[in-house]
This record gives sequence, C-alpha cells and structure tokens, in this order.
Amino acid sequence: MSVYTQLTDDQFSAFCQRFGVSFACAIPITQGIKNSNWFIQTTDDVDGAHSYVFTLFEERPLEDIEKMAVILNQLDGKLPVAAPLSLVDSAEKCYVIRYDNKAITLVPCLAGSHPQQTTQAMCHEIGTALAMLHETLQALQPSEQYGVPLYPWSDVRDRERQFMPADEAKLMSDIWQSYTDLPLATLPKGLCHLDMFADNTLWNLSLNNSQKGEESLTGLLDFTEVSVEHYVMDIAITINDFCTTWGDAEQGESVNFDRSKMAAFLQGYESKRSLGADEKRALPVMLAKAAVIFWLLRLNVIHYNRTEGRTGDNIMVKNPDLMKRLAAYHWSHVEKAKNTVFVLLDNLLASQKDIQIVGVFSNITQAEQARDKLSNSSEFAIKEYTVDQLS
Ligand SMILES: Nc1ncnc2c1ncn2[C@@H]1O[C@H](COP(=O)(O)OP(=O)(O)O)[C@@H](O)[C@H]1O
Ligand SMILES: N[C@@H](CCOP(=O)(O)O)C(=O)O
Repeated sequence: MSVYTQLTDDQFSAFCQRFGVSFACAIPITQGIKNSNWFIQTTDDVDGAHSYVFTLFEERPLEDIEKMAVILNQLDGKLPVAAPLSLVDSAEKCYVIRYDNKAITLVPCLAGSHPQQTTQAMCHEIGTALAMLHETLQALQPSEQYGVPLYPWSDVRDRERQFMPADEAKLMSDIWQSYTDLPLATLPKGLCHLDMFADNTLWNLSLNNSQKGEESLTGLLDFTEVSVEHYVMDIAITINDFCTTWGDAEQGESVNFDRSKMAAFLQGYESKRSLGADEKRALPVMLAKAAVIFWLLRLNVIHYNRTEGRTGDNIMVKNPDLMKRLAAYHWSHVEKAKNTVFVLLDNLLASQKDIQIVGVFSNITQAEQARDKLSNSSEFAIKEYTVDQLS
C-alpha cells in the first residue's frame, strides 16, 4: 500500500473540520502508488463504514489539484465521480488545503470494488464512459487552462535507456519513432483522463451480478493526470489495461491481450463518439506507445522510491516488465501490418478463372471503403496477404 506521509489523528481532525466533516478515524488505503490516501470514518458512520476519502497529493502542485476539482465538478452527475468537498471556512469556492506545500482534498467514498478481471461487457461500458468523459469535458474551454502539463516522458526515456539491454532500448526507440511519424498535428485532442486503469475504477461486482453479466460501473477515480492529449492516446491507455490479463510471478508474468475485448471497448466508445479514419489508423501505434509510457512511469516510480529513500511495506510498486511485454506485443502487430496487404478480389471473375485483383490496400479499412463504393459489393472479397506471397 502507499502512504508516504504520516499524519496524527489531531491533524486529520483539524483538516476534516475545515471541510465540515467530524473525524472519527483514518484507515490507510492499500491501493495507489502516487499519493497518500486514507478512508475517513466520521462520528456518524456506524459498523466500520467510511464516508470519505482523504488524499494528500505527494507530487502534484496545488494549482493542478484545484483544476482537477473543477473537472470533477463538471463530470459530476454525468459519470460516477467523487467531486471534492469545498472548504467551509473560505469565502471563495475552494477545494484544497495546503499542508507542507502539498495539496489535501476530501471526496465522498464511492461504492463498489476494483475488478480482478474484466469482461467484454465491462470493456464496452468503460469505452462508453471514456467517450462521455471526452465529450463532457469539451465544455471546459480553453481546455489547456484545465489540463495539467504532460509529464516529460522523453527525459525519463533518456535516463532509463542508459540502463536497458540494447534490444529493449531499440524496441522503445522504434515505437517512439513510429509515434512521432503519426499525423499528430491533425489527430483530435482534448481533455483526457490518461490513467483509466481497472484499479482506478469501481464496479458493483457481487457474485450475482458477475454471473448474470450485469456488472455496472460505480466509480471513476484518480483524475490527477487529466491533460490535453490525443483522444486516441487515452483510448489506447484504457484499452491496454482493460483488455489485458496480467499474470503474476507464478503465472510467468504473462501478458494476454484480448482483441475481442478491444472490439467491445471500441463499440462502446463509438456509441458516444465516432472515431475518425485517421484515429483508427493511429491506434495500433498508440497502443504500443501507451504501453511504453507506462513502462517508463513504473521505472520512474522505482527511481523516485530509490532516490527519495522510500522503503517499507506500505510502498506498492507495479511491475514495469509487464508493460514492456505489452509494448513488444503491440509492436509485433504494427510490424506485421507493415508487411501485410489487403487485396480486393472480384469473385465473379475468379469463377471464370480471369484476373480477379481489383485493388491492393495497406489496411483493411481502406479495402472495405473501396468495396463499399462498388454497386455490387457483395460480389467482392477481401483477402490478407504478406508482401512476399504476392511477389
Ligand atoms: N472516492 C473514492 N471512493 C472509494 N475509494 C476510493 C476513492 N478514492 C480513492 N479510493 C481508493 O483509493 C485508491 C487510491 O486512489 P488513487 O486516486 O488511485 O491514488 P493514487 O493517486 O495514489 O494512485 C483507489 O484505488 C481506491 O481503492
Ligand atoms: N496506473 C498506472 C500508474 C499509476 O498508478 P495509480 O495506482 O497511482 O493509479 C500503472 O498501473 O502503472
């Protein structure tokens, strides 16, 4: 678990009072790797219930947390989020207490639990929620004013690459290069969550619901990274965690990506916001780049734990190698796609043993679009070939 800063009950009590909450007890939270979090029991809570979550933000500056509070209040009522309480002792609307130059917030505790595994239905639902988040936050303009600066990942890359085996450093560079070759200037952008992992979501996962496939989303958490980014990057980050089954050490740290879950996610997303053809084309490289970013993020957490002497049982570290494996998996698909063409064939001519190739396309979407333009499209088939097979 992660509790980096220790507070006394007297301090908790004084802080909670400023939010109009009467403190009884603080229970450290076992999830999360960035900030210190506690469940807060109030004097009105009974039977061990806790009404609030108290967060001390270890890294983000106060202004960033104020922006996050505005974002959460914008989403409140449309999506299941925990909007920060405002201070009762401030004339202006203010959601944050400064302590030791760090920000503190108090938010309602949402019901539900974190999923150990996801289903296609859950992937569909989180896809829908992410699209609603993208659409709803378009009301906050100019969006740059509400997002926090993007983390300088290229600095982390340059530091970490020095310590990597050559093949890993190459994998990272190849993916990075392919990402910079995308038409980044024209891909749609806006406020994005950028950390929508399953452990940042809550669901009503009672055994009954899971058996009936009726799991429903009860909480979206951890809005500290909200920034202006390409929507397709946010989509890739979310797909990477929701559509992957991560094996622990006993399972050989396996990484199993499920493409049918990704299809369900995209269907849910597109029920609220259609993806452009350029976004669809960018997705395979974005999936690889998103995995690289979280590979670096996890290495960065280890780096900070080491340099700042953070040790002990209450520090949780996530395995960077799992993200490296996912990056390699996505990259193999990008590489394969580079060597694959989609051929549009005329079935009628084929039956007459005549030349049947109508067109050759570099991706399936282009081939399908070309087929759909033909009046008798049902007479045409699309087949996948490697470039070598055609020569
Ligand atoms: N509003 C909330 N309701 C219920 N649980 C919460 C709430 N906020 C945080 N938590 C719990 O605290 C954990 C850590 O919160 P998170 O914001 O992800 O911290 P970190 O920024 O350190 O990753 C979450 O995974 C969840 O279990
Ligand atoms: N979700 C990220 C890193 C941030 O972790 P969080 O628990 O603080 O949200 C990861 O899995 O690496």
